[in-house]
Amino acid sequence: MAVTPLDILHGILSPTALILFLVTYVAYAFIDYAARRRRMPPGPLGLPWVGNRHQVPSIKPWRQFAKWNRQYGSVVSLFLGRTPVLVLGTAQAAWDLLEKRSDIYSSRPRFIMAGEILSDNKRGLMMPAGENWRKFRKVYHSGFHSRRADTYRDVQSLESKLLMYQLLHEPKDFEKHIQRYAASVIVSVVYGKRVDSVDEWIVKENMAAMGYMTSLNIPGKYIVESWPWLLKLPRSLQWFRHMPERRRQRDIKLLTHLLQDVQTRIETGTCPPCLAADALEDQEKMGIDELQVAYTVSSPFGAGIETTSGSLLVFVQFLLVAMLHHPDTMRRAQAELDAVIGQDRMPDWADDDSLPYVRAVINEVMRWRPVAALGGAPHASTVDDEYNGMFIPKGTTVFANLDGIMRDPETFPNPEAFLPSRWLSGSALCSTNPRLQLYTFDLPFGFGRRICPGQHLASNSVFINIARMLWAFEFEPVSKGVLPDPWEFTNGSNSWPKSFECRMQVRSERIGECIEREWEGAKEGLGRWQ
Ligand code: HEM
Repeated sequence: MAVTPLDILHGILSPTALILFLVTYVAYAFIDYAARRRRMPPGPLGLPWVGNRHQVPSIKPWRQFAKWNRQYGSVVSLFLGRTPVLVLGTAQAAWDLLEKRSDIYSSRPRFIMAGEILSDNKRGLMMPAGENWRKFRKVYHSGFHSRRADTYRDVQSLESKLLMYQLLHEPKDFEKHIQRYAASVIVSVVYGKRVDSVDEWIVKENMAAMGYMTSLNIPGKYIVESWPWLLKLPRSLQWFRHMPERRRQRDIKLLTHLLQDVQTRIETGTCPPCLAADALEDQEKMGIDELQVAYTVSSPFGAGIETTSGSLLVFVQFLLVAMLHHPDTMRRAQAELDAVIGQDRMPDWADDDSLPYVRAVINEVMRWRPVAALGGAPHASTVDDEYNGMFIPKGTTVFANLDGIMRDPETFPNPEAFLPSRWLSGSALCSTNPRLQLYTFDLPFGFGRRICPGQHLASNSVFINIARMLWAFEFEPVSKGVLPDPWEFTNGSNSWPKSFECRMQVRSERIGECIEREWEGAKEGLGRWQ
């Protein structure tokens, strides 16, 4: 009897054939997954297609990452969908890959929704390595390299005097005042204009734009991140585009308006030196158009406000918790400040080298709870590589898990304890590594060519305010024995203490008078940034 096409179709669709096909497909997927995993660094076993996605918590994933580093070693691999991922759990592994091999580990993974669709690849933090990103870094290097950052010390000190005055009179609102400080410094150094409150529209609008951007970056939220082929559909069928593209128009309006305002003030001679003014001046030489300048200079809204205020809030929490376990921390820092500064002037920039214990407290705050817990943003590799006999494929997403790196007991013995003395030479806990000394510690700012370009500006803010707060105030819990939970931190990719209470009391009448005096003297200077 002749076999008709219908018979063949029947055969193909028969339950036995379908089961056979499914079994073969699943077996192939497992074999393919095992083959991809085999030569890569060790890590938790996942599943074909999804990889380890189901094992990575969407909230504070750095804690699970650190557990895997303890279990499998300093370099752990996993898969998010089909994307290979590395988690680096020690400073040495991060230096080896992200710094010594920075020519191949300095890109970023694809951010389809936030980077490509919303921002048209114009936001530097998410830009892949390449010509545009190099131009972005150039703007930041000339705007915030070490000596240039020091030219902003004046406005940072004036804003800090206002912060001390506010803490003296409204200590309960310390979180709000610290956030205001961080926002005003950023708006000043970027657009040459300060703000009195985080409620001013320039801060609110920019933070709203950042908030929307972060809401697009939630793993698993948008199917196109896993299935980029959806971008090949006709535009009108790409339903996920419509909202972010509308939002992009709003961002462009905001950012170009801010840049044009700077241009107008430059023309009338009323704009103090700032990043936007520098970038406008160099625009032609660098070959970047006005819209790219507008996007480039706006990065500190996402990268510099929460990180700076978050680090200062970690400091306050740190002191409260230290009171219970290491009550000598605050006293020792204050004894050093009293000996070097006295009570009739505030600590200033020139005092940094004379305050080693205060510097040690700062380093320990930044180590104990790094605000950029997952290393800020992941790096991505651009070619196949091998490390200690392990294969790392091109296109691997690399997390330098700062939260785990700072708690690596080989690098930081007794890592859970906050021991500023570990930073003092002569202490048994002090590392011999030249990168981990009192004045060289830069791990909180990331690695290699992607290292935070605002690190000098940020370090200056952190130093001046922590030194002055320690000099001026006693920090106590609001009721005896009631301490903030040192693990209660916000969930975003930058993580800082959830709202908590603290009693700040001025240490003496003389110090109180000095704060009032300094603030009176600062008003005129701040007026120039209004
Ligand atoms: C205490 C405060 C700060 C901390 C802890 C911090 C930390 C970081 C970290 C960990 C990264 C990622 C580095 C990497 O990929 O390896 C980063 C990137 C970045 N930071 Fe900061 N940062 C702070 C303040 C600032 C400030 C004040 C600015 C701007 C004035 C700034 C601008 C940037 C920019 C633009 C990037 C992206 C660089 C790139 O992708 O090439 N940051 N920061």
